[in-house]
Amino acid sequence: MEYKNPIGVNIDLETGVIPGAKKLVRRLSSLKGYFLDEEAYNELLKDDPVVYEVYAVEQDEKDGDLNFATTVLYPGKVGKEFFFTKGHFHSKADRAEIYYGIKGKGGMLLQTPEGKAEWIPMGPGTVVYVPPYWAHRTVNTGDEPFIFLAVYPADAGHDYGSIAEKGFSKIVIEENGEVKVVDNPRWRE
Ligand SMILES: O=P(O)(O)OC[C@H]1O[C@H](O)[C@H](O)[C@@H](O)[C@@H]1O
Ligand SMILES: [Fe+2]
Repeated sequence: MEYKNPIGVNIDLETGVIPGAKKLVRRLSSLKGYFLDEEAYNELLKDDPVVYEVYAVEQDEKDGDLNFATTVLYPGKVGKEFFFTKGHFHSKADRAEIYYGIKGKGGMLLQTPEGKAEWIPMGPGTVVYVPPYWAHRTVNTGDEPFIFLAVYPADAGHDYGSIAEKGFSKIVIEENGEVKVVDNPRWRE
């Protein structure tokens, strides 16, 4: 039997960086079609800001193993809609996930394959259990980076397809200075 070596790393709680992790950068241009307000999207695209960064420590896609990753989701809006991560189902749809809030303010949109959505507010110390079969997207509703850790089965995979096409049935917007979770006018099943 060959054993893997254990890993111990310190997350920088101010920046979200995991030393030695694989870094992924998602700019606004990689989120084409995701936001409702196309005019606001195209205007902001001139600067193509970084919307989020992911620092991932991933294993081979084996049953029973675990990955972990931090996400640094920057503050910002496209029109009224707060910056968010793409959001995904797991390719192995029955794989669950745990999120842990580190810094900043935001929340998670979750959704069943039938389109039933839930919103869970998140801040430092919040644990969110993402049950099997639920799609999940995080949203930054604050004015500083929203940083969190996620732990997920190594064989879960990312299925972006249906969210990229249809989005979530709810959107998270700012209206009269308040955070509101409202029906997505473009949602259709
Ligand atoms: O993959 P996205 O929906 O864009 O979300 C960004 C990332 O958020 C978390 O870090 C998850 O653990 C990652 O699996 C995911 O890739
Ligand atoms: Fe996930």
